[in-house]
Amino acid sequence: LSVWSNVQAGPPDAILGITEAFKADKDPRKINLGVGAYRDENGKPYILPSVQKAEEIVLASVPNKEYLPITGLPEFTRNAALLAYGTESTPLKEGAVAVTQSISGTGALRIGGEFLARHYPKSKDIFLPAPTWGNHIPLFRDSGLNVRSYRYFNKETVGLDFAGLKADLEAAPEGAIVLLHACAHNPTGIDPTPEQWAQISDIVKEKKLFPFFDMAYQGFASGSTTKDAFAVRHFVEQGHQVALSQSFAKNMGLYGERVGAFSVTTADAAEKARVDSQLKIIIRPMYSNPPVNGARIANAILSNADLYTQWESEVKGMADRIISMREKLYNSLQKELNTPGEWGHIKSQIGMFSFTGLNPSQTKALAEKAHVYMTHDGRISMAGLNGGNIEYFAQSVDKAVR
Ligand SMILES: Cc1ncc(COP(=O)(O)O)c(CN[C@](O)(C(=O)O)[C@@H](O)C(=O)O)c1O
Repeated sequence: LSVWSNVQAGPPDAILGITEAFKADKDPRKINLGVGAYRDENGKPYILPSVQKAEEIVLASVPNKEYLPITGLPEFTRNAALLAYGTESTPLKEGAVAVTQSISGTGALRIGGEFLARHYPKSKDIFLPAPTWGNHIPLFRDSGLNVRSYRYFNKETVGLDFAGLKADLEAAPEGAIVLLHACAHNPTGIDPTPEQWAQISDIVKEKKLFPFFDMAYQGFASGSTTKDAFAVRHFVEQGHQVALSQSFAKNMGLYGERVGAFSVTTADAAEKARVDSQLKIIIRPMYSNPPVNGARIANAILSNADLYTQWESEVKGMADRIISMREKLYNSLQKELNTPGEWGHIKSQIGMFSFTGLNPSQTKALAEKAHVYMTHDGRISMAGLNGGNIEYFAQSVDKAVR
């Protein structure tokens, strides 16, 4: 009898499993709207020209292959924190932000979960928005935190359930951790307005909650890295101590290079040094030190003014293409096809995804009959749409809802 005879077959990942099903489909009309990965107007993966140039610069320097420090490439982590917190950030100026490189956003969230589970004194409860990125749930549970949720999405209005959000945060136990999507909420594409963020900040302060920001789309949501960092910077200006996970998968297209950072704001440089030492104690037995190539590429962009400017315009280009797809899809459904239902949310939502409101039986029919793949909860990656497939997609949705 094999030692593994008791191993059960687990379910495919709710998001990455969609891509597997898409790959297995041989129909030429197939469309993959599952994984949140940018595609250009021809449906192809996109290597940002600024990233290509940065990679050439890195290669030209013939860098060695030595280990990085446990917390990664120091100039990368310094520049990643600057991108997120901004040049005016007080804790940053005081050298009080502890930052470590991570295995992209997922790795940053996991380091954060482990760090909070060991060192955050007030609670083991982490409140996630309902719905949230599916991977948040097992990730924080595996970190040793108690996963709970706060209302976020209103099905009726297909909008933010702000009253429910406030009520749940006000009812949360004092000192609980609250995970906040900094911009481009996944899967709903619905973000609080600046005024709503200000109210959330007040509740977090009043209830002494601990804000943990997940910023996986900075620059990719609105096209402006400054605008997309508003919530993080507002909370820091309001005096909150925050934790932050950053991903460069989408905004630099560095998906498979796994480039990210985790940071916390501390009281001062001495406390930051103690936090750094505990981050290293978590990371060393986890993966020892991070991959070097992606961090060098990201840093080549963040540390070179011309390349940074070029990169920002390319991120805006990606954001703009997605926004134009939102307009086109809305017009096809609402005006040309007159598809039953309300579709305004496709235009008002922001970032990579649109939460269509299609139910699981409709998403199943779309996959089986129309070869259109999206997550069971009706989330579509807008980046998977382009001039060549958007009409077919709209017609397929129209059929599915009639
Ligand atoms: C809110 C959020 N946070 C963190 C991550 C982690 O990203 P990475 O580890 O690659 O930096 C994602 C990616 N989520 C997806 O875009 C998605 O929801 O399709 C996809 O990349 C994924 O891994 O699921 C995300 O949407």
